[in-house]
Amino acid sequence: MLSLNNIHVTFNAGTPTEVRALSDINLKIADGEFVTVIGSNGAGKSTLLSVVVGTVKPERGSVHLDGEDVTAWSPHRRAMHVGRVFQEPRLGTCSSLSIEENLALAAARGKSRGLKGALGTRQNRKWLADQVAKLEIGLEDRMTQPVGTLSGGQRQAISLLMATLLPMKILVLDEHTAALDPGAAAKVLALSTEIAETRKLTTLMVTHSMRDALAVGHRTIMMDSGRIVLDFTEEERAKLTVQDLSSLFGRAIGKQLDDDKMMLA
Ligand SMILES: Nc1ncnc2c1ncn2[C@@H]1O[C@H](COP(=O)(O)OP(=O)(O)OP(=O)(O)O)[C@@H](O)[C@H]1O
Repeated sequence: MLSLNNIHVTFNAGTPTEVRALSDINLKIADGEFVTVIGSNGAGKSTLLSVVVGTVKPERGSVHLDGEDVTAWSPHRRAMHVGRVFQEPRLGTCSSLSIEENLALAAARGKSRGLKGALGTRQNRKWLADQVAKLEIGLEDRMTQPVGTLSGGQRQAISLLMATLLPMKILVLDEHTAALDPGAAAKVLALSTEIAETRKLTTLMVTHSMRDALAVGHRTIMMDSGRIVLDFTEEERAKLTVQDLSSLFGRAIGKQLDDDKMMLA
């Protein structure tokens, strides 16, 4: 169980540029549950993910993982349990390194051995190629090719594999298909749900697509101005259309949603 309790985050506190990014966030996510997160621009969605990953420390509140208080854990320590994929494929991978070198770095996470150690044996290399083969996008025969030469979708699939390569519990997807063309986005989204399901990962996925927010995973939360304003179970959201979701969101925040991208995506 991932549990966020009474989380408050303010950026630039006490300065003229102070921003309250999260206010009193309480969220419990069961093991293996896949939650989609949608909301207005600047609602605090990415900040919420950063609190889970540990790159943003809340000024108040706590984060618990399986009952253990991990609030003070560094992002490095949390990385043994939490994997994140960003919107921008370049952020998750190193362009000048090959596919297998990128994966070896992910495999070496938290261990003292370096890149050479992780790639060390033929057996290790074979294991990495086997993991790539499971993506079924034909990259297992191109393991020594620099990642910078791959398409955005291929690169994001490698980022996804890197984030989930080692045993871990929580997958955090931050609009990870937004920079891809529609075909690649659909493929990466399908891979994400498949990995989350087979590995029984607790997953948080931020999206700007209401359609994806309703169709993917098990539960949908909507955020506005640093708060969770709506939270739908699988059963509840099964009855909702994109139009319903937009109306309910408008009612909850007291104004009409003006983000056409969210409605149409
Ligand atoms: N490092 C930071 N320093 C100062 N302000 C920040 C920082 N990160 C986020 N903010 C502000 O906090 C608020 C929440 O930002 P956040 O990125 O979490 O929203 P979001 O819902 O992910 O937005 P979007 O959908 O536009 O990406 C915004 O007002 C943003 O400008």
